[in-house]
Amino acid sequence: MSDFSALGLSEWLSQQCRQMGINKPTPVQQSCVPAILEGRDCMGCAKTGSGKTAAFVLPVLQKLSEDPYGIFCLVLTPTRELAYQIGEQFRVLGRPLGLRDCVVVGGMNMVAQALELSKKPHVVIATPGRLADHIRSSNTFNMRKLRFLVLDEADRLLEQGCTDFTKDLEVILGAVPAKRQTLLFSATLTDTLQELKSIALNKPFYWESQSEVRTVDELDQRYILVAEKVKDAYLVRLIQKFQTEHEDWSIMIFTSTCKNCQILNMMLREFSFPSVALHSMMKQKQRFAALAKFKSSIFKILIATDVAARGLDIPTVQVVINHNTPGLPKIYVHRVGRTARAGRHGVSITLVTQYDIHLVHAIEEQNKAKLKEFSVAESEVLKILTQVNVTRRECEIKLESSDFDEKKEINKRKQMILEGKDPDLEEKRKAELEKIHKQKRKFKEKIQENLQRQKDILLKKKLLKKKRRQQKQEAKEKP
Ligand SMILES: Nc1ncnc2c1ncn2[C@@H]1O[C@H](COP(=O)(O)OP(=O)(O)OP(=O)(O)O)[C@@H](O)[C@H]1O
Repeated sequence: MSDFSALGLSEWLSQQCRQMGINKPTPVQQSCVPAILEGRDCMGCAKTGSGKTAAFVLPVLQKLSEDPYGIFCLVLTPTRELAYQIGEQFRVLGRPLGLRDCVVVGGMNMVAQALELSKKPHVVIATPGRLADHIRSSNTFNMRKLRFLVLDEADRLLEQGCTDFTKDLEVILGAVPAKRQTLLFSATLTDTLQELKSIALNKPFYWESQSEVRTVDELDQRYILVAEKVKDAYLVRLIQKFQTEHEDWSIMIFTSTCKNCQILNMMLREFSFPSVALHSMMKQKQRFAALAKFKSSIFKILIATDVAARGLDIPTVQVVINHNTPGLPKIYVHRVGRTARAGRHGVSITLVTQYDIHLVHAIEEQNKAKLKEFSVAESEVLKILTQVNVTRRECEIKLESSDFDEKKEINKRKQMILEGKDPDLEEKRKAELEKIHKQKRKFKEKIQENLQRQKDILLKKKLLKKKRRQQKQEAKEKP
């Protein structure tokens, strides 16, 4: 009996795993697969790249093969690229079943998706926003017989970050049966444990990797302390270094905003580096194309915002560079987790300015792992500094003269319309709110000024009293 069969999976599934080069279950699979097969809800918290996807795909396929119907399983995930990746994993492992899956994400044709949904696919993999739109606007499909609900990157789905999924999740949870198996997975579940327990109600089986350290041992975690104005020169130097020192190299660079992502990509291309960008201001087709080019190693550098920080499995990535220090330790864990996956080695290098040192301390403290300094010859950086900074400025000017900011504004307005809001009214409301905040700030400042003035007066009075007392004392003591 193979290791996978010993977990309770059929021989055909073990065979599929072997064909994928997966021979031995990882600890998260070893623990969670039997619990899920027993019918229990499950929460799995295991490090990045440890095989969490197969830990839910395999038992779902096993149960589906015993009683196949659609829609059997719904997987929710925070990003579109991740939805397609999970869909692929289901398709490969579920091939002998003739599995029919449907990926439902924003930025793609809604009518085609509605048609696919109406054909009752076995598994639906979706981002919450688009699926909730389908539920609100269509009666051509239902999930009333759903057996499995999976939340991949569950903590992200529940937190109220820049994309807030809570309203969409409410709609989705209202459309699936209460009697179901719920499976929640992430590398960073612990912070949102209580909220997650309200979704997986039936005394879920909880599994967490034993180690206190949140990152994998195979990851060499480094930092470089840099001044903001030399950051880009260090980035260019680092890439030059990897390009000359390694034959087969592949780098992911993370940055904080779409605009910076775009500028960095333009700049690196000016230096003839094979780079592509991935951020949420790009059209979905461009996003897929960029990722495909990077995955197939046609382009060796992917510059991305946090839209690519979670879940993406690209085994060739050897280096992750954080162009900005992540503000939250868990975002750091997911970003650096794009390398050193499934037992491979990898390096992460975080560019840290003097203003970010406290963030590094928080990262080290929470993730229980120390970052070591990465040494780069400063003289080499200085040689290219002017050229890099001039190139960046040129790229900034080029971008400013394009319609990038305008597009951003249009996207924002589109989003508001989709959320049923009037963009003009919202703008007015925002301006009014800003006015109120300003008045409040002024009022607060005035109160503080008054308080300070009163304090000063009291202090002065005290000092005066003291002085008088001293004078009286001195007068008494005089012969
Ligand atoms: N038992 C196994 N043995 C070897 N490789 C495996 C095994 N299970 C999965 N893998 C491979 O490990 C890689 C990482 O798996 P996966 O993407 O599921 O990680 P993850 O735990 O979901 O990571 P993240 O937290 O970053 O999303 C994939 O390429 C997958 O094919």
